[in-house]
Amino acid sequence: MSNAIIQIPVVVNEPVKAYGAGSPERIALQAAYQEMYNTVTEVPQYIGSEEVFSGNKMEIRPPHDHQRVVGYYHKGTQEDVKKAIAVALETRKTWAQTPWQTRAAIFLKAADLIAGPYRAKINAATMIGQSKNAMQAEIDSACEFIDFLRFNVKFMTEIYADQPVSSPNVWNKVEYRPLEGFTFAITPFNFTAISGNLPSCMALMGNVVVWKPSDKQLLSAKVIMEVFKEAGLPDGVINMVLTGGAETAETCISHPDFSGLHFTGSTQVFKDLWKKIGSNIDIHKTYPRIVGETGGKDFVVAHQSAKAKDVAIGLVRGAFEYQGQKCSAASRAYIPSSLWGEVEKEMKEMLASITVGSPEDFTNFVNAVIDEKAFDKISGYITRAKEASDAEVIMGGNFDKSKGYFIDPTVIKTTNPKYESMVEEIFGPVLTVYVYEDDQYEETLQLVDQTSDYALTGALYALDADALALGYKKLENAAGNFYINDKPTGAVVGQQPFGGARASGTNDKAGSAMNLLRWTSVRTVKEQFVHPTDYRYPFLEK
Ligand SMILES: NC(=O)C1=CN([C@@H]2O[C@H](COP(=O)(O)OP(=O)(O)OC[C@H]3O[C@@H](n4cnc5c(N)ncnc54)[C@H](O)[C@@H]3O)[C@@H](O)[C@H]2O)C=CC1
Ligand SMILES: N[C@@H](CCC(=O)O)C(=O)O
Repeated sequence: MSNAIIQIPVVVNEPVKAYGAGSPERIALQAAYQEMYNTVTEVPQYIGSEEVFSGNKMEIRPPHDHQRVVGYYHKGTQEDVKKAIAVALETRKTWAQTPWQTRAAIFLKAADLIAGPYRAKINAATMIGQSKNAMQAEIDSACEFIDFLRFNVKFMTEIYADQPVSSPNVWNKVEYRPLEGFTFAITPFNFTAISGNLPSCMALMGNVVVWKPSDKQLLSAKVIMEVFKEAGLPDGVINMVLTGGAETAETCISHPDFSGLHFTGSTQVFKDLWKKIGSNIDIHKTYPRIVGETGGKDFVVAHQSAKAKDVAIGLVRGAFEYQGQKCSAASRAYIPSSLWGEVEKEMKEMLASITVGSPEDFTNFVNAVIDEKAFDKISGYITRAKEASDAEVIMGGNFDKSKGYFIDPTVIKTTNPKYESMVEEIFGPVLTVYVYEDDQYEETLQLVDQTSDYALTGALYALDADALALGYKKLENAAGNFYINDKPTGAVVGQQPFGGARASGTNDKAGSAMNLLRWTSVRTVKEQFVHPTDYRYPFLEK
């Protein structure tokens, strides 16, 4: 490399495009949508330099139009996973030695490709494959993904710049080596940005990766691999396998060179993976790093001093954007009785204006949930609430899977603060409200803290400073991302590092240096310049 202490370009958050009627971005996105919707996309595995079309073809259908086949993915086998591990380990010999500037340039270029020529394509893939409207696709597969790629480069250089002091005659250094062996990324369906970030941030730090995406996200996963290839990522650094989760985990985790798991998905799957890693610990050459961001049961608490309209907007956007399929989605609300009448009225008015349908129609705020299994699970909560003695469905409540997996934004009101939909993650457009007496604010904060096993996001609405201070303190451990007078969703890379504790994950904060540090193994080097001339301490001299 050149003789220079290279500075990276200044990094800022990618501006969100508006997609207003007639705007160039809307025209480009509609064209990309139509092209992808009317083409049959084939998604191969990417193993080393090979695009593996196994011939074992599995259908890809849009959640909002499940009778239409828009593509196939080529399912792989455990032999493919073993091959991916072998290729990754071979590639490590060169990639781990690749200068950081070269690695940075690849991922900065990937960010610029998504911001420019691939923006419409990756957003269209996310809209079709994951049923997101244009705005939800834009903030995810374009902006958040671009931000991850660019900010990770900044965080990497900040980590590398962190060096120890040196006393006279000595030069101390630390170097941030990639982990020895290969790393393993398992990603969820709901965010294209997360599925791109998990493998790429490990690769940026010099690691080689086996990546298993969700089979519900493969249209956009293919675009991610196309972008990485065009950006110059060497073959074999990130190997995408299209195989079953449990078997792939078994193959990777039971390999002696397995060095780290980067997981985002549901809590039970993560707990099972952790156990699997523990039971293989005697064969691993190094203690594997384990990072997992998992489920949530995210709360909104309002104090009587809050503004009803602020709370209502926070609830509607927090609970129903992307059909509530965000780990951060508001799904339980605690509203004081004096405020509830107005909040309810405002919410009813807003929900009356929401339409549910295909993302192809830009006027639809709510689209389909991801698949039939999710549809049946979510609608089960609604059906049970309709029949419960301690809960009622007060808004929405309709669902229909004849064309797509559509569920109306639904609000359940309960008199039981431990009612099932106040406690369990539903991962759909269902919000449950518990109305408390105004003078029970402090007791309600206690309830919020103790109702669920999760601790991912939460929001507190209050204008009274003492009420805010009390909530701030009492809810200290109830959320890894805590919002004051704002909805609990929409964390921005570089601004609100994201993650939760308790059952919600290891809280290693995606979109921060804290996460990247986990993918390094530090070597400390001390170099002595002037050597001692005698082994004896001065005081031993006669
Ligand atoms: N805390 C966070 O930052 C985030 C958490 N999530 C959580 O993810 C979940 C929704 O995503 P899904 O894709 O439905 O989650 P999921 O847990 O069903 O699947 C996630 C990934 O794990 C794989 N998988 C499934 N079973 C497996 C097994 N036995 N062994 C190994 N891998 C397996 C899947 O194929 C997929 O690639 C929700 O619980 C949500 O809260 C989602 C995004 C962000
Ligand atoms: N980071 C996202 C949530 C990620 C997810 O739901 O998967 C947010 O703050 O809303």
